[in-house]
Amino acid sequence: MLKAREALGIGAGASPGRGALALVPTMGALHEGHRSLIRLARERAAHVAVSIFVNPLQFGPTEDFSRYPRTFDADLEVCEAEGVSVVFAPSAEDMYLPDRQVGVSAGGMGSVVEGEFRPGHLDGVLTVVLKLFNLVQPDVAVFGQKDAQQLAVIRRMVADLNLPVSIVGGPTVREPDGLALSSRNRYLSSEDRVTALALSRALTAGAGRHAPAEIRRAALAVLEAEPSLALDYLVLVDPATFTEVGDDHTGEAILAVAARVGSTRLIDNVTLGVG
Ligand SMILES: Nc1ncnc2c1ncn2[C@@H]1O[C@H](COP(=O)(O)OP(=O)(O)OP(=O)(O)O)[C@@H](O)[C@H]1O
Ligand SMILES: CC(C)(CO)[C@@H](O)C(=O)[O-]
Ligand code: BAL
Repeated sequence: MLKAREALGIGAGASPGRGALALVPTMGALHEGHRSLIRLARERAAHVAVSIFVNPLQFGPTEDFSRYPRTFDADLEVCEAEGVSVVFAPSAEDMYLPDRQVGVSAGGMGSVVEGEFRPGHLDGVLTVVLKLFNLVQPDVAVFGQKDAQQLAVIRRMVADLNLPVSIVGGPTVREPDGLALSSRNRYLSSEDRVTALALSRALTAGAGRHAPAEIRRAALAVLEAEPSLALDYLVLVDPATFTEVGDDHTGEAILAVAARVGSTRLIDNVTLGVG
């Protein structure tokens, strides 16, 4: 990867305001959401690198690592069409030593909300993201707001560990009917897909209210009206720490939801002005 930097003529250090190299980390199965991040990256840097790596470390033992969609050839076409300079697609053996010992901890932020339902997931994300930063050495890295807690812990890692990279968050791209694009949407049957629409509908219902209790109530009513949906959580949290906000909270908050539709687990969120 460092050789690729040399081949592109990318020296050390970015020009002010615009990086030399932006990285968009992904797990592949690229869709319009990823494309929007690549375009954002191109606005921020002269060259864009996309990494494609389904990271075993962030999947729990009963999760979908083995069936996660892998569409490498189509992903390369997307990258080419979007003017990506480098695709970095390591194997698990390239990334992890068999006797790996050391990883990154997301601290308290790794055990709340998403971390409560996916123990160790955010530690696995931070470990691979730090490794990708070290391997690619980007000036800028772009992540989607759809994985809001992931974005928050990555920002926190960059601050806590003084990493020399600017983090940019990209807005969630949705289908016209509101469903947030996700690689996992391809697991959904047409019936499941209708059920899944309750997630974005619940967030929209919550976003129409002002007080925290009303926001939670309005969103929960939509989710409870959908019996085929198994709710993991619906929370209203501080965007930086992912701790639940109190009833007297004013200012920004994130309304986040995770639910299972059949065997597919989906997440979504919206940022709200509260109070
Ligand atoms: N709808 C979307 N809009 C904008 N960014 C997105 C969207 N979906 C995913 N991303 C972002 O793309 C990056 C790569 O995510 P990933 O490859 O896991 O895709 P995904 O669609 O989120 O897949 P998954 O099914 O695992 O949720 C992450 O930063 C993620 O937040
Ligand atoms: C950031 C990431 C590429 C790390 O594996 C992954 O969690 C994802 O695709 O959101
Ligand atoms: N987009 C987040 C990656 C995961 O669910 O593992």
